[in-house]
Amino acid sequence: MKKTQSPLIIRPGHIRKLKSDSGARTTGNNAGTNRQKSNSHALKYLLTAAKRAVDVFAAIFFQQKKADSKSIRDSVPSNTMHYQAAESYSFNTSAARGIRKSLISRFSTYDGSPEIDTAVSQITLSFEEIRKATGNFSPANEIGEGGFGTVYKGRLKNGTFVAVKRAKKEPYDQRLSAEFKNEILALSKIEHLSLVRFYGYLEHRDERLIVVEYVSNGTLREHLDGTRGSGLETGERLDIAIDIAHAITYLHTYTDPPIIHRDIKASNMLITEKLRAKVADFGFAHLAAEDPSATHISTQIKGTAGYLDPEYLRMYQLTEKSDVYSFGVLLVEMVTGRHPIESKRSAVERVTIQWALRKLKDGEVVVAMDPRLKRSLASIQAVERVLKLACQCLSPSRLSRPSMRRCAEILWEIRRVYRENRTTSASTSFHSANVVERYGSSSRQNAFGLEESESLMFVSA
Ligand SMILES: Nc1ncnc2c1ncn2[C@@H]1O[C@H](COP(=O)(O)OP(=O)(O)OP(=O)(O)O)[C@@H](O)[C@H]1O
Repeated sequence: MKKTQSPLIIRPGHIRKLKSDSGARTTGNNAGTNRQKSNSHALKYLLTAAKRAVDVFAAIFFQQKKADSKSIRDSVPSNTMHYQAAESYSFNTSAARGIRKSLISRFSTYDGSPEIDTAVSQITLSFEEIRKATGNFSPANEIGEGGFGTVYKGRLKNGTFVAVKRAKKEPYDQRLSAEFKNEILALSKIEHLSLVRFYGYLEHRDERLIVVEYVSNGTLREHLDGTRGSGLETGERLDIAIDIAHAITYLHTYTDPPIIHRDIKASNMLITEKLRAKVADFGFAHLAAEDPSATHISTQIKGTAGYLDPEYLRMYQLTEKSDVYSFGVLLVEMVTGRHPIESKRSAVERVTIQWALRKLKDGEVVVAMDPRLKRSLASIQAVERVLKLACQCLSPSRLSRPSMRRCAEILWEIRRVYRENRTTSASTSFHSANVVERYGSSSRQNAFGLEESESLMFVSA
């Protein structure tokens, strides 16, 4: 007969019930001692229960942290914030403590405090429920495949769409297990509108699942490749770059301890229906050293070819500036539309950052610009300024690279000027269009890839 699973319900109510049950058994003169004994038994029980929760049973936590006043998130509307209003507790543990310990500290938060009833947002899911939500991990619900495993779209009983990352079943694969725990630990600490929200995790026998917010509009890479959407305009790309810069600033500055993402790349940037970005995939996230005076962490090389900080590659020393370097690569990718490594191109164009920055130096930004981008004075100037910022981020020495916060500030400024210039261009375009009418079709392109009308605008501006 098939054994039914009995998921451990990790709820404050459960903990309280266990304690009062044991207390009820004590009577008479020995009540105090017995109560102490019972309490110690209850505590032992709790610790065992917590241990089991991590190691054996399927338990999904839906957690929602209180709004963080330090959050620097932009006022971008989110499409999946169903649990935002509910109150709950955060893990709030240090990197040095393991997941198990963080779970125990989560329990102890409730120990004896009467206000635990307010923790209403915590929902427990069993493996069975996740199985149902994904249609038994049906291939029809597969939305992607990554180094960690397969990603499924799922719909919970309450209607919420989630992305379920199911680890490859490779027994005794320490690397994957470490990656899984790493991701959980990192995810449990974060809350930002531009970071994919962590809903919970499950570890049961050889199954390891991570449940996160489902982001419905594909990856940034897909949009740049034109396999999704109808092409991102300059303004939309600037919004996305700012979202990403905010999210990474949050990881570097406002989490405790700071988190270095280590895998900033276009395919890890998920896009919402409103064409805003959410940073995903914390499998490689490395929690920065707790010692605030430490300047770097010595670590194994991880990340994706084409985005890797050369200083990190050379010295094995990881700092927040490694993310800044990858962000520089990403900025170049966003304005050129090209992949970091274009293996089919000629040698001079193969490494996109080198090619694009050479174009910037030679005053040929317009040639480096993604052919899908509309050419105008405003967009060319914006792309030029983004490439200049990328150049700083890509500085060989990490000391010369700006912080992510500074990158965000520079991008805000670029976007502000772009919006202003765009308005000015719009008001002068009528004049330019009239001029073009006298000289021929406005769809002809000149040597710089500019439409004639736009080059006239460019010259006149
Ligand atoms: N939260 C999500 N919402 C919607 N789709 C997602 C989500 N997370 C991942 N995906 C989809 O699944 C794909 C695989 O994601 P995953 O994070 O596992 O791997 P990856 O980042 O593409 O690759 P790697 O793990 O090798 O870095 C993504 O490219 C994306 O299309």
